[in-house]
Amino acid sequence: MTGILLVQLGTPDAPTKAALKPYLRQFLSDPRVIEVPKLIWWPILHGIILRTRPAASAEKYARIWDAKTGSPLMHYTKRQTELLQAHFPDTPVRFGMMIGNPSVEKVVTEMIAAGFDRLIVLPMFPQYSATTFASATDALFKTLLKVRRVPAVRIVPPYYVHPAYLNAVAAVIQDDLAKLAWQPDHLVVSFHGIPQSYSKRGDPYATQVVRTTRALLPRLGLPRDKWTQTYQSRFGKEPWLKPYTDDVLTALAKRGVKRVAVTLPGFTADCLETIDEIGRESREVFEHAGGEHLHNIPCLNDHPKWIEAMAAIVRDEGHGWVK
Ligand SMILES: C=CC1=C(C)c2cc3[nH]c(cc4nc(cc5[nH]c(cc1n2)c(C)c5CCC(=O)O)C(CCC(=O)O)=C4C)c(C)c3C=C
Ligand SMILES: [Fe+2]
Ligand SMILES: [Fe+2]
Repeated sequence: MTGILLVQLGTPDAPTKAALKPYLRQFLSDPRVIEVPKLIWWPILHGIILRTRPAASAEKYARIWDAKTGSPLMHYTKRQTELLQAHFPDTPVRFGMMIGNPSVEKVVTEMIAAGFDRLIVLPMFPQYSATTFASATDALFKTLLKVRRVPAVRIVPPYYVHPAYLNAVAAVIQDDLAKLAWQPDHLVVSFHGIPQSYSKRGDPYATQVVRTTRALLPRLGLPRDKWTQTYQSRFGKEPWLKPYTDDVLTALAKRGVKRVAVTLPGFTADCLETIDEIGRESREVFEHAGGEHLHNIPCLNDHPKWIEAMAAIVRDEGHGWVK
């Protein structure tokens, strides 16, 4: 029996300091995410970061937490799973989280026990970075190391220039801007960053980000001086990929640009980094520098074009395994 498994990053169980501590501990103990040697990193993580960040991050999560549906990342991952299932009536679709619950380990172990002997694994990261994509496959392989009956596995390759993905991103942007009472003077295309040193050591993320942007922009028909591609969510002191989103927003506002829209094609679902970081923190940065309106375009979420795209991407890799 074939199964489809979506692998998403994961989110804390609750927007509280108590729930953030194990979430951040797991996230920031991953050597794919933090490449600092353990002997140096461990005292910093346990002595400083895990004493201060859980409370600060819990406050941010509390702002984006929905009373009914909880974490947006969890909500949209569930929706994507349900909606993708409708495209594959004969192939069960599940999701697992790299950090927190439901863990990849739990879901894959249950799938194997239920008799799945073929898995199509879709990492929910269009651009490959070792910090995300390889961390997702690590979670899978660590689980498979422990089981007796290892299924046949196909891992969907990065889909950063897959036409269905690009068309879905363009459709989300166009549908959303059509609802606005005003039109932006400038489009900021913002991606989560990684440290520059990771790129220098061979992580292909930045190249794939640029290729996504180059393939996306012709679909939107914007002239070259009306958009800028940026990187957000810097963590720690070392330089990350540039230009930083907040620096570009400041420069645009100082240049007299009053209205911007921000699109986030590297995130397949809205989350802390899109709703609170861009929608609140970066908006404040832009307004403080003299800008008037920052519009945060939603992520791919449960847009029908994205669900169709996920189905097309899975079908490409599932040849002979799915109908
Ligand atoms: C989409 C791609 C992502 C990359 C690349 C990425 C790299 C990366 N992230 C951190 C540190 C943190 N990220 C946090 C949240 C977070 N990151 C992504 C995606 C990517 N990260 C998402 C979707 C989310 C949101 C999850 C949610 O629940 O909404 C956090 C936790 C929140 C916080 O305390 O700020 C941290 C920490 C590093 C260090 C890194 C690459 C080295
Ligand atoms: Fe992150
Ligand atoms: Fe962040």
